[in-house]
Amino acid sequence: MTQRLYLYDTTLRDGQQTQGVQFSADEKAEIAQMLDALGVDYIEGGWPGANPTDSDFFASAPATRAMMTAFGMTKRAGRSAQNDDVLAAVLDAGTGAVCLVGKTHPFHVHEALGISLQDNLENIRASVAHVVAAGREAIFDAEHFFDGYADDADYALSCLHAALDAGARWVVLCDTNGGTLPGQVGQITQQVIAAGVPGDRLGIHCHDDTGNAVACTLAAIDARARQIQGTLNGLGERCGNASLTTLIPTLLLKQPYASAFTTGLQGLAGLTRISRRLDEILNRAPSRAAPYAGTSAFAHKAGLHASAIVKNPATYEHIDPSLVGNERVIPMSNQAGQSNLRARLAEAGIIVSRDDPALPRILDLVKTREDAGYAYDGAQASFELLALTELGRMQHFFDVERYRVTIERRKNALGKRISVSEAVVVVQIGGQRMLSVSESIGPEGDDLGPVNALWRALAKDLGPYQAAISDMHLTDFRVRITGAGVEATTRVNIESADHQGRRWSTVGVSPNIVDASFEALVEAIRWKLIRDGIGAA
Ligand SMILES: CC(=O)SCCNC(=O)CCNC(=O)[C@H](O)C(C)(C)COP(=O)(O)OP(=O)(O)OC[C@H]1O[C@@H](n2cnc3c(N)ncnc32)[C@H](O)[C@@H]1OP(=O)(O)O
Ligand SMILES: CC(=O)C(=O)O
Repeated sequence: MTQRLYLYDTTLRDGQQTQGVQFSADEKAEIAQMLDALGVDYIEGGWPGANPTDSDFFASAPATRAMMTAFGMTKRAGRSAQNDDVLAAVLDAGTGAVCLVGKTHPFHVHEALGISLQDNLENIRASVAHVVAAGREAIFDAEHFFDGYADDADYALSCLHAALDAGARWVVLCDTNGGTLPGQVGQITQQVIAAGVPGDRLGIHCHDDTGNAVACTLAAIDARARQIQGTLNGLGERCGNASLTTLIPTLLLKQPYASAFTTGLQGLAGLTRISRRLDEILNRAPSRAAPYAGTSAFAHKAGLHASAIVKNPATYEHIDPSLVGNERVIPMSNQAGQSNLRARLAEAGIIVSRDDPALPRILDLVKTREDAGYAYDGAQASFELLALTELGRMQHFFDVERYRVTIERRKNALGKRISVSEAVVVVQIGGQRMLSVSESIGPEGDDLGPVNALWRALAKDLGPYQAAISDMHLTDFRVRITGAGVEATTRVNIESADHQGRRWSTVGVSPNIVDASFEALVEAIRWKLIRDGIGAA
């Protein structure tokens, strides 16, 4: 018989405790809607009263099928639950569920709260009873539970019972410091159930400080915990929480979980999009190696892998990438063989017969250029240009006669120190010479740097090609120094996008960072002209 697992998302609360993460109320609302579409059961929206953003979010939280949950802490000692202002703000958010964190480890009761063990038990009991009396579903996050259990199992268990006896729907075992390993989590969860806490009222909340948060969560499920807490992309305090982006497909697609449990989850095929949208909101590059949703999760770089993949994808893929909305990538690199090459060319719509003599030349060229610092596995557009050139199919759009960039640091009229980058680019198009000059100044009057100035100068007047590149913009810029000492060189990757929703990556290499950037910029424009089917002037 299948059992119900409940998914509890804390991206908007613990996820917001990630260093460098600061959601706006509107962003929280968008993320809540994405989570709702995914079908989680609970959305922990934040801590109302702790900061204006969280209060604003709850004041106009979107209507969700998932249970909207406000987070807070148990009341402080020396006052009643009714008179605790922090608890009052949490209840005032009016959510259907309230999750309160409380201490369960004597060390923390003494050190952090400075109260007696008995007073802490009473704080848990009274706070949960207050939530229940207000007609809300009460959830108790048992902070430091695993460390507390190791230190004083009876006391840690008495905290859980205090919450359950006061009417908590769930008690959640938290590995707050993230140091517990999966075997211990499984064992302790079993012991908690044997001590009379029903598995269907037991949740798990793991942190990733040993890289085991997902494994610990699965161990708790194996031991019969039924509420799973985690965050999208594993956001969270310090090293993060158990990643729901990993757990959700594991629970839905892998055995024994897929057969043993039902969940409210739906829309698994939207998982990769949701994961990447979250990164976009956070202005972070998506983690390439993230399980299921990472850009490399189904990338087959090695020649042997690619050769088998084109025969049957199951040879090197644990699931079909489309199940999670991801896609297979067969990149070109110095690890590639003919199979990678043919697959990449076919994907780019470049039809080449198997015995075309250009194929080994392209492969050699990729390997030689990678030895010189290029990297084509993250720069598919540059790879396509290289292949078209070797195949004799590259169009000649324009020549860059010269360019110049200057950076001036000066004081403005108000005496404020500013820098201004200026670029001059001279190109030859169909026998015509065109000169463009551009400064790089952002909306606030700030300098956007020499590469931006170069891009603006290039994109300012490309004559017959101007219309084709007008919807193009740069979305990412990454610099790596490869080699060391006198051998050091700079690799620049540029990601571009257009209004047709296309994104493409190009690479440039030079000992000079501006030169490397310029090469990647020019390649980005050439790829766009080819993809738009623009003929050479
Ligand atoms: C394990 C977790 O991740 S739990 C989530 C933690 N999240 C956050 O802390 C983010 C939001 N927090 C905040 O904005 C603030 O800490 C607030 C508004 C909640 C409290 O702010 P302040 O009143 O200034 O207190 P401050 O943050 O300095 O200290 C926390 C206080 O809560 C007490 N406290 C901590 N946990 C609990 C608890 N479970 N029950 C009762 N009191 C608690 C501490 O002992 C401390 O009390 P003290 O001021 O008497 O020493
Ligand atoms: C509640 C929580 O976030 C923790 O104990 O880690």
